Amino acid sequence: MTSAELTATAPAALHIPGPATPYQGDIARYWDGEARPVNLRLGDVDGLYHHHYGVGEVDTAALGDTEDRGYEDRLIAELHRLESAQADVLLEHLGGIGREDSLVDAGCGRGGSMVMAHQRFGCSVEGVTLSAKQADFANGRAAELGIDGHVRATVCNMLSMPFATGSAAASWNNESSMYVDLDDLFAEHSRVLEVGGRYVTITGCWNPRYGQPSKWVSQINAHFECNIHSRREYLRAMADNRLVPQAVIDLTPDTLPYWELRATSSLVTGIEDAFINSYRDGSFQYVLIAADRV
Ligand SMILES: C[S@@+](CC[C@H](N)C(=O)[O-])C[C@H]1O[C@@H](n2cnc3c(N)ncnc32)[C@H](O)[C@@H]1O
Ligand SMILES: CC(C)=CCC/C(C)=C/COP(=O)(O)OP(=O)(O)O
Ligand SMILES: [Mg+2]
Repeated sequence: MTSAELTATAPAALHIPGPATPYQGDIARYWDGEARPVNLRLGDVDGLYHHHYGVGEVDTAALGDTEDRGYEDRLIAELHRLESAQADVLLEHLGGIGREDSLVDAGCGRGGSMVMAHQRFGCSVEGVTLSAKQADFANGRAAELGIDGHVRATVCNMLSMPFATGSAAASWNNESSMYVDLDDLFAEHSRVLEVGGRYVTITGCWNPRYGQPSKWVSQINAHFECNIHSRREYLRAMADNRLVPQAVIDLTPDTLPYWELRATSSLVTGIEDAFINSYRDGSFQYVLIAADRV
């Protein structure tokens, strides 16, 4: 189904209601007001603006010596390369997507992953975010790139998306599932996905083997006003909503180099130690889960 058809079958898209809950109002305000250099300066590298973290080994040769001229710019480019590599890992797990397919990015931020998905598959991508500023930004970038016929962000609650039942070949949450109840979220993905469609999430989750959320996990929750779920909650909520995991990948070792590098930069935000400590003590994990809608 094309993007135009999606909208045609979903007139609710034209009506944008206010936040469903006071909490969603808080989150909308949070992202409307967000302008951290660690996100904008990285996005400025090539025009892909992400609000997620990185994976992969640091390219020390490209980085060069800290004393060499231009080191800070190379550091920013390297952090950005690792963040785009993270989105590539997510997209790789969407499976075989065709040009005629429509995908859904739930919690799309400034739209970096949507642009990458369109560039990779030639497909249509519909994103939703609570933030009008983010949606405007994402739509502005799509227009600048001349792909606004294929990539579009809408201000909308991901728990009640304006897309027809069974209309999406694939959907995902890239670091956006810690803002919602997982049963409600997966019920909505399951509704929007066609049978046989693919769902992928990359997320941080607390590790049930640690016991309860550690102080570092609590610190991350407070920092972002979010509510990190446990790994067990993800798998249970998927099982309850016709989403059958095909891959569960622990990306924790792959994301640590990003954090260790970021902690040395001038763009630190103060949350770096919480991520590094919780990944190292095993209380927190960075995971990818890919599931089929059955
Ligand atoms: C950390 S950002 C991730 C953005 C994007 N996925 C990326 O990788 O760059 C979290 C996003 O989730 C969105 N979000 C949180 N709760 C939401 C909800 N209930 N409905 C829609 N979007 C939501 C926020 O507006 C924000 O865009
Ligand atoms: C893995 C977890 C728990 C993620 C929480 C969601 C979140 C805020 C992601 C990054 O956003 P960002 O790119 O705006 O954050 P920062 O400014 O720290 O780069
Ligand atoms: Mg960031």
